[in-house]
Amino acid sequence: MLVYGSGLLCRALLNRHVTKRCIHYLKRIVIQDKPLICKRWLSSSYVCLNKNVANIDLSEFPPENIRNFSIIAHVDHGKSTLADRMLEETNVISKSSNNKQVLDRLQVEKERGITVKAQTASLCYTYNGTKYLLNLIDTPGHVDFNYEVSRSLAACQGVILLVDANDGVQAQTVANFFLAFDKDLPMIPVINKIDLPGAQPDIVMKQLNKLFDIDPEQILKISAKFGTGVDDVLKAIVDRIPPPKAATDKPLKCLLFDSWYTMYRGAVVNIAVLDGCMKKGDKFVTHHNKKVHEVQEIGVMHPTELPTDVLYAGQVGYLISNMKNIKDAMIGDTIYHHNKPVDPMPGFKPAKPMLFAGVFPSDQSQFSALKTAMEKLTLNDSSVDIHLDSSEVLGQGYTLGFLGLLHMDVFITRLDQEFGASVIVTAPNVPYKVKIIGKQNIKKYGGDSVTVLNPCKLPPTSIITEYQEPMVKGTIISPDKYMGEIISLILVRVISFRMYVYQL
Ligand SMILES: Nc1nc2c(ncn2[C@@H]2O[C@H](COP(=O)(O)OP(=O)(O)OP(=O)(O)O)[C@@H](O)[C@H]2O)c(=O)[nH]1
Repeated sequence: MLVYGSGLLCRALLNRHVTKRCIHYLKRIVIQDKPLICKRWLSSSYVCLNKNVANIDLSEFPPENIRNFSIIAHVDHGKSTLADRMLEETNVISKSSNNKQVLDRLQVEKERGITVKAQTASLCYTYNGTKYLLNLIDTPGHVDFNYEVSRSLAACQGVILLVDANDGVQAQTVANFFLAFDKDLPMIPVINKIDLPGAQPDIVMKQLNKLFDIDPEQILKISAKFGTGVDDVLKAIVDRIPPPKAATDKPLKCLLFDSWYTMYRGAVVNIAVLDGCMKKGDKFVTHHNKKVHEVQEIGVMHPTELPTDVLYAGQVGYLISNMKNIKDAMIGDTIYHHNKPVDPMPGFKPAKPMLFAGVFPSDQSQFSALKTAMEKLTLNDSSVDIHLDSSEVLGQGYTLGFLGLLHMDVFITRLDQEFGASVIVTAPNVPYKVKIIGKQNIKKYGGDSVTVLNPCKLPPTSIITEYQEPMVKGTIISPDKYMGEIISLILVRVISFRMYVYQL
């Protein structure tokens, strides 16, 4: 068991002094007995870190030498692979065939080969004799995890828009382009996988030009798999993405943009320092509940936690404090120094759940364990909407709102893999709205329109005058050869068809 003497090993692992022997030892411990350390960390440890990584002196990087950016793209267009090559090019990890999707740390990400959590990493890059600190955020591509992308963009001043040379522009390319466009973020368009035999970079360039008005001369062509053109991407980040507008001499103002729970150190939060500087030992306040905490550890992700004892204006990193209650780490919150309040950031728009399902412990005696697991996991996935629920058959549990079926599946898998919570999940359904009549009924249900998340909670049909189901306003972008079939599908499935635009 992870008891005798292994605390040291575990601390070493968490503090990033990872050696192969250490990982093997931990693997052995976990295989022989029940896994006592979070699997999240084990799966993140099979990375060939560069043995010669020196400590980073963050005072070398004033805001003008910092670039904060995200990689955004459709599913499988190569975001995590490009992140791997950037980590290699900047000597954060050694060049090794073992380094595949290094920033995909969760067990569920490794097993399914998809990114579900945005991850940050800080890289030092020297260009034209100047040292730059590049803070990269690798984002998920699947629509169900789009909330991760929108949150990540709040900590960036620019993005890399990656498109597969074979598949071309896809649905999430368009969605993510508009997310970045709405935030006015400069974009570096990059066509990836040019090594594939079916690659058609010229056609993809035309698509990018036609759909997004991107100048073909701005587009870079790379193979993230083989590293071709990756250095040009690093140079473009420095040249085309502006530095953060941050001032070290102003009072501290940080954006808390992500958080997760670790068994030994509690809540770990990702912060972007917008102004001022935050040091180990500083007392700070979380704006939403005005609680005071003390910084116990602070540093950058490199690609795991590397303590630096300080973060300066414009930098992005992590922070560990004495947050006892994990709800203290609210995503989108503003952090400032104790007794030096600043105007808070607007925060993040809450995610809109698309479907709901009941989640109950398989054994009712495990409800409080499920409650704790749920609190810890929702710290890392704030897009889940939680409502306490009870059922005559299944007992106490929750109705959870998810962004899609894959999101639901991944969340339930993570409950099991990361917290050992075994649950029964009811069939997912979409929320309905019903209009009801009768003064007393309206008083009882708190209004004449009731949102029904669970069919068992439907008011009596005798008082319902109208049922409303969710609808979306959608746009379909497609090559004209598919238009006939799309229109017949629309006529079968969709109520109203607004407009048809043909572009050359
Ligand atoms: N041939 C070729 N394959 C690539 C290249 N870049 C990525 N791939 C492959 O494409 C697949 C998807 O790559 P990922 O890096 O996981 O893609 P992603 O965009 O991060 O995926 P999600 O985060 O799940 O959306 C993997 O099998 C990669 O090996 C490339 O330049 N050439």
